[in-house]
Amino acid sequence: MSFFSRPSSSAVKIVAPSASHSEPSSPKAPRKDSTQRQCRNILIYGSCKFQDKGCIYYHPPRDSSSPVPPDSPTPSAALPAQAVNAPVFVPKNPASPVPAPAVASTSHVPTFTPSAASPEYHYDETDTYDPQGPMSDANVDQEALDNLAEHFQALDPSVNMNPYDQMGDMDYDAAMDPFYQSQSAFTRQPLNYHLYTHPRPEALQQRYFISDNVREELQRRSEALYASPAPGLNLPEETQGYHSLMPLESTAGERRKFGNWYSAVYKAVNSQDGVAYALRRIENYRLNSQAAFSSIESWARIKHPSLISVKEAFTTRAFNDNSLVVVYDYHPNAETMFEAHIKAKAPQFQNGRLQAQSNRIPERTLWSYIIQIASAIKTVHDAGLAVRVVDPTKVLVTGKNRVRISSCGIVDVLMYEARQDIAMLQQEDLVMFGRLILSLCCSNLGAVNNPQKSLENVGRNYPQEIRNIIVYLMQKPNPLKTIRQVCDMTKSQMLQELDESLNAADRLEGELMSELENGRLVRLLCKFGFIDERPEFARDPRWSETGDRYIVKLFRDYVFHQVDQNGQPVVNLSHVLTCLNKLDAGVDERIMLVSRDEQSCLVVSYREIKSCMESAFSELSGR
Ligand SMILES: Nc1ncnc2c1ncn2[C@@H]1O[C@H](COP(=O)(O)OP(=O)(O)OP(=O)(O)O)[C@@H](O)[C@H]1O
Repeated sequence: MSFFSRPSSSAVKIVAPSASHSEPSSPKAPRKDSTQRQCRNILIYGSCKFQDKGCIYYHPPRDSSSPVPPDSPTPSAALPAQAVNAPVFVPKNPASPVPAPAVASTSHVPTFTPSAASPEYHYDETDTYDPQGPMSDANVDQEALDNLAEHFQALDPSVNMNPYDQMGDMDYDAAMDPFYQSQSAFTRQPLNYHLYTHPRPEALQQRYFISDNVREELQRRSEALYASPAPGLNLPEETQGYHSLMPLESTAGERRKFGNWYSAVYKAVNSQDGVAYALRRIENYRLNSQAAFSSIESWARIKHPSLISVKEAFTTRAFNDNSLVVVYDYHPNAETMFEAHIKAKAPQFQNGRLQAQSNRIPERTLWSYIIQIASAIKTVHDAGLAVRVVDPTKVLVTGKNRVRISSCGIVDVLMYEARQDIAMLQQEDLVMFGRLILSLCCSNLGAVNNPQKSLENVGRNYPQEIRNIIVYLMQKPNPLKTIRQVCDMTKSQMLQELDESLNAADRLEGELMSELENGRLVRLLCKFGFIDERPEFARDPRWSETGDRYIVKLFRDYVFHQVDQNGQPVVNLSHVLTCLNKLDAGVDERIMLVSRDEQSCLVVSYREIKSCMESAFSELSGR
């Protein structure tokens, strides 16, 4: 049977789900008299608004303290699997106090009602599975079947055979039996926010996921984040609560000094918060005064998007020497500006020829770098500190056009005893900043050794404003030379920078939109995986082809294992996402689930399936 086609017969056989491992069928249980059964509206809401309008269930006297009739089983909020067969009383016409004849004569047949009725659709634990229950063949007379079949044909929202149906697009009133259209109480509900994804045409289905280049970039970062160190590095297992140390640079070969010291950078995981950090270690450093760490506290308070945040500093002997370690935020896959823009790149094949790679930075990128670094320096100077290292090897490129100054605070500790004037140090920052821009413009660290020639070079490739900024920054220190002035000199570019960063944020939001569904849908899929067809419970009649699990299994087939009219598998992601969204939202829309042997079918709402899934999952996790 194709799920996409309507039932070929107007009469749909409704039988209990076949249970491959079920026990031999028990003798027929006596039918329950619906008039003796407790009205669930009383149980849930304390009253039934249809009590005087023809509701056929038991209503205790209004002043009765106990709403449960003496012969009623104890009610409970739990939803048993067989509850999907439980009848609901909803008057077909509120104007008429007498139930419609079909309902009156077949009180055990559930009425297929629009979702407005479903808030009052409820179950109690006492609903035991009854093979002769209200949905069984024996209890369903022909009139009821005809009635049911009419509903299948008329109620598209209730029996959704079409995966392209969307909640937002459904015209309930038009699709429903005209009988319901007169019900003024039936109001259209706003779209449930859980259903925000509308199915897309198949050709655009990849838009459910972020674009490949963003994914690739994030994937590489994640890989770097979780990379583990090669064995035999002879690094400490742990130091001051940081473990899994992994060097971020090669320590073999010739090493440059950080001032007078050798340094090394490691990625390490903090055992308290499980987050990876970058540890910069200064080798063979002897701390003379604890007060040297005072500036680290000031640095830890400064937060700026273009500064790598400082977390803490400590000394350790874990590396078999006296080491100073300053801990920074870790930015996976970061490159130094030197590596990204100055270091000569290997030639690449282009148009069949090996060609040298240009390191020239586009003007727009350069402006972006200047604005970001100027803004970071301004924040530091405003806090009464100096950066002290504005160098192509200490400014990191952490993403597309994103730069951050690293190694903040470390020189303050190392040079604590020198106690230099902060205004002087800030002037030095500006000179270092000028040199950095000059090196970037010329793609050459040595450019600062011949500023005159290098500036001519800058004038040829970049606008006069950039040249002016470099000249201003590199001139002799004077009290009027401030980072604020530099910011003023960049203001013609600030608006464009702002626009571009807003565009970038919008683009990323757009990417996020396409991933929005995935987190919760993965959780749902995990639950399916946990529940369906557990081999260890295969012989447990409560955990096999019956009850809640059976419904979950049939739903899984409905979502994933549909076939078209020719028996070919239907692989339709839109259908899957729509169904899972509706399941997650627990909407009242009903669908027909058909057993694999096509001998049984159940009409259940997403709300009921959700409830079955929740109870099966909580039972499983509570075992
Ligand atoms: N906070 C950080 N997050 C991620 N990676 C970092 C961080 N700090 C430094 N790195 C990386 O560690 C590596 C080494 O950094 P370092 O500052 O020592 O650069 P370097 O070019 O080796 O400079 P030097 O020659 O002065 O040692 C660089 O590749 C850099 O990208």
